[in-house]
Amino acid sequence: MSNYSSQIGRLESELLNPHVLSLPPILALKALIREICLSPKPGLVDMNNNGAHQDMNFQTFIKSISAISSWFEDFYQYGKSNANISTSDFLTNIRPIGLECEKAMFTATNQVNTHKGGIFAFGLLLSTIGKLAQLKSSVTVPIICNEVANICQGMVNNELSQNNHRNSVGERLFKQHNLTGARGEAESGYKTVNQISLPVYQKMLNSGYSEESALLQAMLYLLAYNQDTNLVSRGGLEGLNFVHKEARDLINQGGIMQQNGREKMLRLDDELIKRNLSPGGSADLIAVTWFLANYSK
Ligand SMILES: CC(C)(COP(=O)(O)OP(=O)(O)OC[C@H]1O[C@@H](n2cnc3c(N)ncnc32)[C@H](O)[C@@H]1O)[C@@H](O)C(=O)NCCC(=O)NCCS
Ligand SMILES: Nc1ncnc2c1ncn2[C@@H]1O[C@H](COP(=O)(O)OP(=O)(O)OP(=O)(O)O)[C@@H](O)[C@H]1O
Repeated sequence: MSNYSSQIGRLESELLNPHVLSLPPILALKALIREICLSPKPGLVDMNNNGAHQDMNFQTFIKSISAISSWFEDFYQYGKSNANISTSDFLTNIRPIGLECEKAMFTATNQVNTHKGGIFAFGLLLSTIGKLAQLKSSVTVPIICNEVANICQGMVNNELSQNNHRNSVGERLFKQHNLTGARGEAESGYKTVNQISLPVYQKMLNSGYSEESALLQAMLYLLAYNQDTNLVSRGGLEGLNFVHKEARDLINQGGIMQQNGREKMLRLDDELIKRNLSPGGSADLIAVTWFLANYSK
C-alpha cells in the first residue's frame, strides 16, 4: 500500500466517528484528509514538508481537522433545519456558525490559519446539501453547485464591490486587482472545479490512474488556472503568473503522467518554497474536487 493510502486509512480511523457524523460531513472530512496527505503539493503543507510555511506542519492540519469535525455536522444540520428560509437569510444565518468554526480552528492550531478557506467552502456545500436533502431534492453535483451559487448570489458585489472596509486579504486584493477569491468561486457555483479540476480528475480515474495520481494531475490544473488570492497576497500578480506558467509548462510536457512527472512536481515544490509562494486556494479546491467526485458516486 502507498504511503498516501496508509496515512489516509490511519487518519480516517482516528478522526471520523460514524456514530456522531452524517455521511456528507464524513465525506467533507475525508476530502480534507486527502488534501493534507496528497504529496507533493507545491508550496503547501503535505507529507513531505511544510511548503512555504513556517508556522504550521502536517500535525497542525490534523489537529485542525479534529477541531472542526463537529462543526461540519452542524453546517449540515443547519441546512436541514433551515431548508425553507430565503437564500439571503440562509447565508446570513450560517456565517456566525462559520465564524465559530474558524474560532475552534484557531484555538486548536495556536492561532494559525490552516482551514479558513476550507471551512468557508465546506460550510456552504454542507449546509446546501442539508437543505436539498430536507427538501427531498435529488442531490447531484450540478444541483448542489447551482444552489450554492443561488445562496451566494450578490456576495462579491455586497462584500467586495461595496462595504469593503474590513481590510482582509480578499478585500484588499479585490480593490487592488479585481480578484474575487473564495467568494467569487463560491458565487460562480465552483466554476473552476466544475470546468477544470473535476473533469481532469474523472478522466484520469476513467483512464485507470490511481486516486493519488488523478488528484496530483487535477492539482496541477488548479495551479495552472485558479485565480488564487493566496499566491497574490504573498507574491503579487507576478507570483500568480509564475505559478500559472510553470504549471502550464508541466501540463504541456504530460503532467504527472510523464515518466519523471513526480520529480518535476518536487522541483516545482522547491521553487515555490524558495519564492515563499503557497497556493492555499487551490488546496481548498482540490478537497472540493474530491468531495464532489465522491458525492456523485
Ligand atoms: C470569505 C472568507 C473566505 C474571507 O476571507 P478573505 O477576505 O481573506 O478572502 P480570500 O479571498 O483571501 O480567501 C480566503 C481563503 O480562501 C481561499 N482561496 C483563495 N483564493 C481562492 C480561490 N480562487 N478559490 C477558492 N478559494 C480561494 C484560500 O484558502 C484563502 O486563504 C471567509 O473567511 C469568511 O467570510 N468567513 C466568515 C464565515 C463565513 O462566512 N462562512 C460562510 C459559510 S460557512
Ligand atoms: N495543505 C495546505 N497548506 C497550506 N495552506 C493550505 C493547505 N490547505 C489549505 N490551505 C489554505 O490556505 C490558507 C492559508 O494560507 P496562508 O498561510 O498563506 O494564509 P494567511 O495565514 O492568511 O497568510 P500568511 O501566512 O501569508 O500571513 C488557509 O485558509 C487554508 O484554507
